[in-house]
Amino acid sequence: MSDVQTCDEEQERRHLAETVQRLRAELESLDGYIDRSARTIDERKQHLWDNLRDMDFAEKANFRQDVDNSVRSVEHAATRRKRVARLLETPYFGRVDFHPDGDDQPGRHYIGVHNFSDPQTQEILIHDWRAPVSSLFYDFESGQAFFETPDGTSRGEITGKRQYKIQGGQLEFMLESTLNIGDDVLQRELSQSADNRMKNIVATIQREQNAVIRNETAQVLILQGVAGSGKTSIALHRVAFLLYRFKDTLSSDNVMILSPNKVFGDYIADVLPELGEEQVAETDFDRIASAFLDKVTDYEQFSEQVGKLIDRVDDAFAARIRYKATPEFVAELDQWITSRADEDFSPAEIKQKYHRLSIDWVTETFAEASNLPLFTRLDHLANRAVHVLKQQVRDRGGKWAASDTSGVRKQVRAMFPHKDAFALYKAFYQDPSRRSMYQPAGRRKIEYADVFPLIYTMIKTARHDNYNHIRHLLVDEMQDYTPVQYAVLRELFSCTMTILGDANQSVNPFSSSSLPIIRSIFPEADCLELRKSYRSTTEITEFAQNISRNDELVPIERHGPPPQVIGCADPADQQARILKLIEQHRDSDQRSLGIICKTVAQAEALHDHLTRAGVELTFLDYDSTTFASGVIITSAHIAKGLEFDTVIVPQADQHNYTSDIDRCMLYIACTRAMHELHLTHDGPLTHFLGFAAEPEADLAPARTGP
Ligand SMILES: Nc1ncnc2c1ncn2[C@@H]1O[C@H](COP(=O)(O)OP(=O)(O)OP(=O)(O)O)[C@@H](O)[C@H]1O
Repeated sequence: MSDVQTCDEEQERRHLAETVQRLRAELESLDGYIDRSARTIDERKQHLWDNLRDMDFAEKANFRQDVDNSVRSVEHAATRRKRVARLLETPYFGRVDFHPDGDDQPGRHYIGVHNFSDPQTQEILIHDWRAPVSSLFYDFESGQAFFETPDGTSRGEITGKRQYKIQGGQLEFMLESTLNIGDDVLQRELSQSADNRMKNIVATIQREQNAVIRNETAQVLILQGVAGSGKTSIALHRVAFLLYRFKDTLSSDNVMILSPNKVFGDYIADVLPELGEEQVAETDFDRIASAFLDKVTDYEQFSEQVGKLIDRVDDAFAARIRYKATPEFVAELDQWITSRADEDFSPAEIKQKYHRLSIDWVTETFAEASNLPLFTRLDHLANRAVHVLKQQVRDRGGKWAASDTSGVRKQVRAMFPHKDAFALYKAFYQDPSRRSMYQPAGRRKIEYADVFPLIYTMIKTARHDNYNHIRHLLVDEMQDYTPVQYAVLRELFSCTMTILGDANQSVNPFSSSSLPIIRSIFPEADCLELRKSYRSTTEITEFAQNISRNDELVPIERHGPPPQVIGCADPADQQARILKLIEQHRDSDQRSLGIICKTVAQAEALHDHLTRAGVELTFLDYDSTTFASGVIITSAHIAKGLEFDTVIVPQADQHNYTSDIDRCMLYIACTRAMHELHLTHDGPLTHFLGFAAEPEADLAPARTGP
């Protein structure tokens, strides 16, 4: 190390020590304030309680207001305390020296997860990574640069840039990063073993990722990214950015994540709190379906549909799914629903208690509410009719009973042949050209492919509560949703959206949406792509590329052992090999191991066997709600979005992995591995791994590939 570097490092250590000291002082001051305020609040509450009887209304109200203000101020201090405590652990991770044009000298800007200013001087000691000036750190190397401020663009020159690894307030290392932004630190981060949950990547966000995070203008932002490109991480950082940037109008209560399942929701749950933001609400399509359909009909779950397709592809079943998975289907259904009012409504005279409302009155009243959804419109007609007739009866001294109201309602409903949205939806298939496209899944049970078309029909024909309070919606795994699901989202959420996914990772080839389809649904959207894959070693990425090639993908250069394809003599041998791999993993430095089977049933059977053999592991199925650390066994579908240090893919044989959907599952399973990948099989190896096979040795003890 040169003298200059040593001297620099000493300076940096001193700077860090000073910063830590100031943070500690602030923490103590906040602790003192919180304690004192809490005592005062208690005393005031006691005083209020003791003197309640002697106080008049205004005094009580003033007193309560005072207490409320103090409570709010303590809450504010507690939030600040949390942030300062977080900064004490790692005050900053980067520094950028920027010399604005026209200034005498450059300013040094340290960048961390939060802002921190000296309470006395108000000097900014640490800039939040989302602050405008911090974009210099992510977007530029040395030389000319600029950033946007509320007063316009600030131009100048970056004269230096550094990255730090600080843990427990101690400097572990620092790097000049003027030339190769983040490469060293990024490599170190990526080669670490996985904690049990997703972590923040704020110190190593890459330029193309930063463009996604900081896009402020898109109403809808579609992010297509290859497996492991950081889509989910970036989308969560984007939410944190938007919460910071629009803090006056957007709070965590106004943001919702639509995630593929509950385990995934739990897996990502730490990221926003780590970034100093509150957790945001989460939902998934199952919950939306349940809210609409639980009182209407039984229905298949998405997992059941995927399960059926994995077991055996029935052509008629696949044709029904395909038909309902196109934008044309949504247009056809929409058009059909819209024309029902004109084609199926037959106005008739309404009679009750010797009073009548003419056909003309009915026609006019129905027409005047043409902006309402169909069933709401019929209700409007019935309400108006009840109102007018009741008035007439009462004017003549008569009495109006509840049975009269229901009599009128019945007559109005009789003017329209479909009793509710479900009946209407089924009527859509009475057209001979569509008859074969509707098939109940059982007695009063509909197929999954009908779930969202039915919900769409319900939304289009009657008023429903929607998510008006949500101002930003994040949709993950976009490729797994059909156009009609997007149509439902459009009706329910009138807010900005970030939609992300990977067309290569669909779990259902019959109903997945390609990027052009999603783009056609959101023509106003900004579309961005992430092509660099960060998760896996180069060897694992290349192996997965051979299963399902994506020419867009650029692997990051990080090396590890080649994936291992292990041929076994029989099922017992295969189980013994898997046990051995688990043992090997236990003795290694790695933390997480995912055993990823093709189906939940296969995972369950292997789980039972491994548990009997004394292995401690967690089985995740569709009902699981929490992600666990250590060894996990699950299916490829559930493992979507998750990652593990090591992955074992059992039963990689030709019998198990044959169809297109199987290829998707195998691809998803392999791309979950960060550092090591092992595949086991007895019987002939699946042809999807043909590139890794050695011709003569199907039952050979162990092979490596590719
Ligand atoms: N800039 C970065 N710095 C450090 N790690 C990164 C960066 N970008 C991505 N990663 C890491 O790459 C891995 C994959 O990220 P993430 O799960 O967000 O990707 P994804 O595109 O959603 O993956 P998939 O679609 O395959 O589930 C994570 O371990 C993440 O921390």
